[in-house]
Amino acid sequence: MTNPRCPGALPEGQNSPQVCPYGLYAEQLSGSAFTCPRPANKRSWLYRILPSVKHKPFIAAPCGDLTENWNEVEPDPNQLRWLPFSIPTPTKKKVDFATGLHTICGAGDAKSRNGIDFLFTISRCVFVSVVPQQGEILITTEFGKMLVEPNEICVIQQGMRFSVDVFGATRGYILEVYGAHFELPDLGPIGGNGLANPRDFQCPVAWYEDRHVAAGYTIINKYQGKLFACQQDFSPFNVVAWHGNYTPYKYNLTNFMVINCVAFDHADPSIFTVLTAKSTRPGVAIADFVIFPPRWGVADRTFRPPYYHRNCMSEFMGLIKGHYEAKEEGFQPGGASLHSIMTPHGPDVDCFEKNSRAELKPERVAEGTMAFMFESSFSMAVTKWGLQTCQTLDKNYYQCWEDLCSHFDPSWKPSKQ
Ligand SMILES: O=C(O)Cc1cc(O)ccc1O
Ligand SMILES: [Fe+2]
Repeated sequence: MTNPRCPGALPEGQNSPQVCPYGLYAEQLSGSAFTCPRPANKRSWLYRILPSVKHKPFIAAPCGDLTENWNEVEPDPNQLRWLPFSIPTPTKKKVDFATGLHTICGAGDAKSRNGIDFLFTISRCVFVSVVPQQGEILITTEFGKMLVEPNEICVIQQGMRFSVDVFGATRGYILEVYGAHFELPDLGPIGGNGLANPRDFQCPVAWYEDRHVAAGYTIINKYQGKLFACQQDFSPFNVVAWHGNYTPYKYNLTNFMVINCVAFDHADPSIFTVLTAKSTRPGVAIADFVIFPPRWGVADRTFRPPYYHRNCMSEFMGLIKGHYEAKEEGFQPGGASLHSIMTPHGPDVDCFEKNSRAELKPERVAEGTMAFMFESSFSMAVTKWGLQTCQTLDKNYYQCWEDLCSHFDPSWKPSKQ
């Protein structure tokens, strides 16, 4: 990708010419070990006005509500639900992207590069998958710019420098994975097409600014779970051309080709996987990003909403817009829920009663809505911010199942049909 203002900026036929076109510096960004097998090998070459090595030393920066301390509070195996996380009022305080980050839960260890965390960001004015819920965000990266609107997602990979502009009250969810990259799930018998198709992923075109400011630019780096800041006197967005397969990207969730049951029974939600970050255990994800898009519900003689279950994976859910079919009330856009490993969960009492009796015609499901799930094989620790400080934990969540009553009838006989 070359910025159109500098034709020929990308060296032809080699990566490291003795002198690069336009007097640029060549810098490689490696997203995988040099020796990774070819399909997993990720790297890009950036041709920039000054290399990123030119900076003043990093010093520790305040982490705010960002943490990788998973022992702040005692474990809590209950079903957890959060009402929408509040956005600060403009008169009170303006919060930028970095200070608006709040860790809700996570597990693992940044040093051994095996772990995960779920963040919530709230703004006015990091190896992450960003799901904006309210307000579009303009992400400037070393690779170029991406405007990401609610119902779109973007992935910014390890080490990529970026800044975020917001245009008013803005809120969204972030999933950070240490030590693995998101990829499209294998399709197995589905074949060559379906779910999220590669052609719908978009990456930026090179964009640069040749700006020098004595007062300096601050680069914030998340390193071993803590924030560090350094100063430099030139814009980090100074890449005139780049090439490679290690890039940020975005995806519009409306492009997801939904596959579902057309006969009977409820398919597992893995059919709705947009992206997966695989662990080394076959078929087991560090994290899957799963959506519940608008679709047709046609299954015969079936309880159509999600089933009651207990799972060996953790399920963190968020809502971008509308409502979620298993809980028409209580689970609101900008809120969240966490059903931890083996924590029982499922439809609330209204959903169960209504759908046990409903006439099963073909009908649109989840029209105008978009719920999603971060599903992980890690057992999640909830932070102090998530359990206490945020003040939106819904203490009454368990009550949505309280009125489930027994329908057991020992004299029941199969109906003759
Ligand atoms: O718990 C949830 O609401 C998510 C979910 C949805 C579904 O359709 C089947 C299983 C499942 O965990
Ligand atoms: Fe579930």
